[in-house]
Amino acid sequence: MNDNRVAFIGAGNMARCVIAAMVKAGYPAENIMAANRSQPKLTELAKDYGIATTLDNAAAADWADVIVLAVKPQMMQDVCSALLEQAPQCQDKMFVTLAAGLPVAHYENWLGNIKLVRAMPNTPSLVALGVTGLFPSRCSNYEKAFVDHMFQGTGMTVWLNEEHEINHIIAVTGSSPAYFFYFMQSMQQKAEQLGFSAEQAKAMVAQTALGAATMALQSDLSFAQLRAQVTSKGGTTHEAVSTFANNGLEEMVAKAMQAAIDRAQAMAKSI
Ligand SMILES: NC(=O)C1=CN([C@@H]2O[C@H](COP(=O)(O)OP(=O)(O)OC[C@H]3O[C@@H](n4cnc5c(N)ncnc54)[C@H](O)[C@@H]3O)[C@@H](O)[C@H]2O)C=CC1
Ligand SMILES: O=C(O)[C@@H]1CCC=N1
Repeated sequence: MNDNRVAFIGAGNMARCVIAAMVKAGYPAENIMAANRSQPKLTELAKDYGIATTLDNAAAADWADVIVLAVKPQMMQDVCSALLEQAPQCQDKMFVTLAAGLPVAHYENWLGNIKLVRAMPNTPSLVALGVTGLFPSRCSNYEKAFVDHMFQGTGMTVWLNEEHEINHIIAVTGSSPAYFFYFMQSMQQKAEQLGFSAEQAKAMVAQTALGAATMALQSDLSFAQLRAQVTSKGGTTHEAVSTFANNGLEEMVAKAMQAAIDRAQAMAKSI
């Protein structure tokens, strides 16, 4: 499977995370290419992962067996239209798109009835602890197996049966690293107000988050049960957690996740 040539169109944050995951998992760097409209990110990728790079999207598409569309959703139509014009044979190749919010029907309007997987990875893929949601359209079992193989190094893959579930994955895993970073940022701010240095505060908060996540992954206990283990009756944790609860944490989280889903649905209509 490592024989397929994979070209990334767009070499930003997410392309970098997936390329890193692929190379670290043993995918040959000589079979990966990244195209971008400007040079600096390409230079970094070539230096860090030994992959080929180009400023020419059509040349990358011509070279590839599998084309990964990794530009922002707002750029996608222009990028697809230019590919069809400058590399028309790309229509017969396998496509993977990382973009949020754009349904398969949009790509079919822009590129024809292509073989496509909508993939929704997240940035912890960079350290092989990501989650990638995958939804296939017009793909053979081999093509699905290849895409699964491609994303294995990102961490966990989750295949979806219904396209709308991609928007749910965005809320649960695609966007959610930012929720945890925001929570940790808030904790760091308070720790600094308490007198810890920025460096110490960041390290302590991140280590605690890592420890809590590792415990949850290794335990059969629910999140609520693990929380109860920390919470002594009449103690400090109870006061802190009650403060979150009394200020509507659960409702706020549900609202925020729904807002991510609503935005993905609105993007489909606006592009
Ligand atoms: N950042 C994240 O956590 C996630 C992002 N995504 C999706 O991944 C896609 C990329 O997002 P990011 O990497 O965060 O954005 P980004 O802005 O970091 O990367 C996009 C790259 O595309 C390049 N680009 C723009 N127009 C181009 C063109 N015409 N030809 C070639 N390259 C072009 C830009 O120079 C930039 O390097 C988006 O569609 C987003 O919805 C999906 C999951 C998670
Ligand atoms: O914020 C966004 O739209 C992208 C999709 C999921 C994470 N980042």
